[in-house]
Amino acid sequence: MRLAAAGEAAGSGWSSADSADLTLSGLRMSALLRVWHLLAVWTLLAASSSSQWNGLNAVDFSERFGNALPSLSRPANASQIFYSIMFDAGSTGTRIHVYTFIQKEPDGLPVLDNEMFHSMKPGLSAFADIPEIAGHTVRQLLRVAKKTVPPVEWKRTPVLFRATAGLRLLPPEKAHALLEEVQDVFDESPFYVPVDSVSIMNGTNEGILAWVTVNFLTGRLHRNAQKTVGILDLGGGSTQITFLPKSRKTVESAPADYMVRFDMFSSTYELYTHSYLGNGIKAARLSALGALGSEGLEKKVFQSSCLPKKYAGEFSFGGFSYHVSGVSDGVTGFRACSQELLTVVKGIIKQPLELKDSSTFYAFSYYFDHAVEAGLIDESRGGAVKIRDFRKRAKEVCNRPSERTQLNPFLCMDLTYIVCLLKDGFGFKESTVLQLTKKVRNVETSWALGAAIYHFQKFKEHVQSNNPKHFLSEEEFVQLRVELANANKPSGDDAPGEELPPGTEDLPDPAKRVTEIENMRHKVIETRQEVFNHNEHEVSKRWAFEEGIKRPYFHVKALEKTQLNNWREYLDFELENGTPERVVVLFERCLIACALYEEFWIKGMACLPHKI
Ligand SMILES: O=c1ccn([C@@H]2O[C@H](COP(=O)(O)OP(=O)(O)O)[C@@H](O)[C@H]2O)c(=O)[nH]1
Repeated sequence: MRLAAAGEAAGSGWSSADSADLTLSGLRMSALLRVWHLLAVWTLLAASSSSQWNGLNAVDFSERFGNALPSLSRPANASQIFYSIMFDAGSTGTRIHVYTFIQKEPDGLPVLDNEMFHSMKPGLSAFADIPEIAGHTVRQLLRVAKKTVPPVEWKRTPVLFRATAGLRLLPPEKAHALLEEVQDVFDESPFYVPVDSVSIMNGTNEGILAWVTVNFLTGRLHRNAQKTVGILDLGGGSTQITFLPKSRKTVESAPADYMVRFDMFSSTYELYTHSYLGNGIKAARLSALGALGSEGLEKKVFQSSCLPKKYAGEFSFGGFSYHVSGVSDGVTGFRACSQELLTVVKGIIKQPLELKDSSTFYAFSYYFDHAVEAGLIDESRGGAVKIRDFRKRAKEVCNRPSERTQLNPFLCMDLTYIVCLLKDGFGFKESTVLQLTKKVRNVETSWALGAAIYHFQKFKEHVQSNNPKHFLSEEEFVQLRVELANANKPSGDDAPGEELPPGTEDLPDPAKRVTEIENMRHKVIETRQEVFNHNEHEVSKRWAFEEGIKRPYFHVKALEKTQLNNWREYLDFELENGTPERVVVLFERCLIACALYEEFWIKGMACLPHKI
């Protein structure tokens, strides 16, 4: 379905399109395993296609993850390990994710074996005037990939780079210089570098794909699922809000470019989504300090009533350093600080009509980090926090400076900004509960997974709109031709040998050529769909067990009886139905959560004597 989508609130000059297709149809799987599966399928698909990915016409999912299609040179039935590398270049840091998957059988359930994650600070925009350093950062991070991916796999492992607000905020020529530097580093790397592998991601896509990630991971995108949840993402440079409005009034009153319609898992969603560039938490600090766009920074000191009266220090963002201080003879505290921060949200952040009702929102990135810092949630577990909890804590921190304030003099300002953004900006009620989370089922909540899911659907469209020669390797093309020719062979007429296709050149008869292309497309999609359906089926059998796991990490506190029962039943199910690999993985997971329960160790030793 064609989407009408928005660009950034301010100047996403790098977005190459402003409408998109995002269609994932007819697929039901559970969240975690779906993730594993989809990421693996992504890599599986990648491993079986060549690098051409033309014909994308859409929202600017022209991030074109579909370009990540290296060619395959392995026997189809061999046990395979695949890798894929994703760079997330944010305004406050650059991160690399290296995913490792195991695909035992071509139609079996692939398993995410490992995610290697590494990050470096500051973000690349800090090197706007020295792009070589940006190249150096990426080169350093690529070392992680080189250590993780065995050399023999390098040339078929795709490497992708997507930048967010940090580069969106730069003048285009500076951002372009950074991208070129990254491209050079990629080109000289031993990995597979698809076309368009380096680009700036459109803010709207960032919001939508993060929404896809969270709803996917929490099992809300399949048919008959519970209602979806909204997402709130607070980066350094930009902030995103995405949710599915329940009321028609919300849709009708929203600015047209804030609404995006798309199909996924046989459902059509009409999402409210927007990315506010310049309203990330670091950019908001600059606005509140009146430092945005200032020149002659070395001679200026920016004051704020959000900072402790006697504080004087420096703050860096986007490659600039700012001298800042408290107002030694002025008013401080929450009320005064709020007045400063309200100017950053009032008249800029729009209020969707229905947020005053009870909608569930997952909040992550700096919402999460600052809630941890303020002592509102535990870092390993996250948790539910009301808007009024943020307000209460912000008041305490601003009005009664403590040790915490000494450690981070900006805590008052940051918490107050969060309160202003949520309450006065988006218009949430004081009683609204946010689910603060960094990972869902051990998978990072960010746009990256949504992008991988999206890729799967785009694969189908790509196959439909391109000649098979452009998405199959020469070897695969010839092999598929032989298969199809043999399947369609008329009995007896042709001389032996003549029915074999001659190779990769086109068939002389145009009618036959068209039929062959259609058959090939059908076959390619069918093969993947079979894998997908099979995995979906396997996953659906396990979904209830996965839902039942409430505490996947170790804790000295006793586990509830229902939790222990769930682990027992899940293990029994997997022992009876699963592959040896799945059994091992499940025991490993179980023994983390149930480390204090000897029955699981004994069971593990009985079932897997040489693994435990
Ligand atoms: O994989 C990731 C990527 C980002 N973040 C968090 O997101 C925030 C910053 O996002 P970013 O620098 O990407 O800001 P943006 O460029 O989106 O404004 C910080 O709290 C990070 O810890 C995270 O938790 N996991």
